[in-house]
Amino acid sequence: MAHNYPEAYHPDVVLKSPEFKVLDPGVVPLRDPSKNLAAAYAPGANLYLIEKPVPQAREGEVVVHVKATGICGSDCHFWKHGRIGDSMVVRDVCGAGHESSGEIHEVGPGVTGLKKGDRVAIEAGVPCGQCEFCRVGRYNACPDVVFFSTPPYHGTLTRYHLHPAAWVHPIPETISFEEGALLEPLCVALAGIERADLRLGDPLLICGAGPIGLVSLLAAHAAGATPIVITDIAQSRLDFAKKLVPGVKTVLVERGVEPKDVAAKVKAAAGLPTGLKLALECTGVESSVQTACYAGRFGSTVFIIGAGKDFQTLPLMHLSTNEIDVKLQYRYANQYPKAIRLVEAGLIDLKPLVTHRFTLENAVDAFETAVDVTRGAIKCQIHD
Ligand SMILES: NC(=O)c1ccc[n+]([C@@H]2O[C@H](COP(=O)([O-])OP(=O)(O)OC[C@H]3O[C@@H](n4cnc5c(N)ncnc54)[C@H](O)[C@@H]3O)[C@@H](O)[C@H]2O)c1
Ligand SMILES: OC[C@H](O)C(O)[C@@H](O)CO
Ligand SMILES: [Zn+2]
Ligand SMILES: [Zn+2]
Repeated sequence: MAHNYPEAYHPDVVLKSPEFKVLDPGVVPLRDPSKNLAAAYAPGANLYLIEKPVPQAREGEVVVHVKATGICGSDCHFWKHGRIGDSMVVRDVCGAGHESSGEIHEVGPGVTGLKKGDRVAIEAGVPCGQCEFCRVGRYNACPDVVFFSTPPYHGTLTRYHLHPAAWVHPIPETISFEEGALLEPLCVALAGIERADLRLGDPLLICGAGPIGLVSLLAAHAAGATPIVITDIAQSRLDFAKKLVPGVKTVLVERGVEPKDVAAKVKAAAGLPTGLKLALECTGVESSVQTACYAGRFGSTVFIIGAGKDFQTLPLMHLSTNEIDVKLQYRYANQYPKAIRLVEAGLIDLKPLVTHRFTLENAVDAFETAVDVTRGAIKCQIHD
């Protein structure tokens, strides 16, 4: 591995075997809330909260006192199922969190441009910087990336987090720690909009009004997409989308309605019988991906951000006879500076997305809330 993280940050390589040791499903009781706490978890088990010593900043590193961490659907997925693709939870790991911001607690030797007390957003994916992908700037493809919270790497849901100084981004006083943590999902959306080549005035469909769909809505609205249609299976989420961007058109996806018929509703809502220019698919659900395929006009693009089943069925001949391009995304690269500029300029207001707030000491409740749709959370954040 190209990184020399101390053992506490760089545990054993994840075993690739399909079996993984089911760890003791007990919850390690909190011992000393004043110490550096980290949330660890295991497949299908409860959240573990264990103490970690406050790390020391080494050459080129900073220690961040983490002030806000958002819970992502992927964190919940690792917590409940213990794996995403080949990444598996095989041992106690302080695993959650990759949406974090905080304050510089300590600056290591050789670090310039940062000092104790500076406010920063943490870019959770730390690439090697040497491989062919890093050299061309497409570092989200780095095979050696340390993406904090993707096993085997600990997450940023902790009180003090050790990070390379090159991968924290200063945020101004005008950007709160809550917004700083939300920059991460915004980077996902910005990377999608950039690679999907969204243009001013493009008619756009967004599938799914979860946090990713909603930041995509905010970003696409700021980019001048119109009309925008957003779908979801939960009316409450569509109502939330309407509050964020009142002009958005919403389509409720009802059980048993065929993707083609949902697409017809999308086109009608947009007032565009021939279809829309772009779909940002933010659910990963097969039927929703199919809807995105049918909602586009000749020459449109389906851009899939959502993560779902490994194998899915798409209407290939429909795509073929309509020259519809399908593109997919894996994380992001080079998006944080742009995200900070957009939020600082007031072009994107992330604040309404945080609906539930917790402390590290009740991090378990945060996860329980994030996975329980009846509690109406959009983004749960854990603050310190
Ligand atoms: N590509 C990437 O790098 C990347 C990064 C972050 C998240 N993701 C993925 O993006 C997806 C969205 O993330 P999120 O945090 O918003 O998840 P989420 O689960 O909070 O939101 C998904 C939304 O889709 C809705 N939905 C479910 N089935 C639907 C259907 N058939 N039609 C319309 N809406 C439907 C749900 O009600 C929910 O509101 C997830 O799959 C996540 O893993 C991908
Ligand atoms: O926001 C980043 C995504 O949630 C992660 O890449 C996840 O999908 C795997 O760790
Ligand atoms: Zn995420
Ligand atoms: Zn690399």
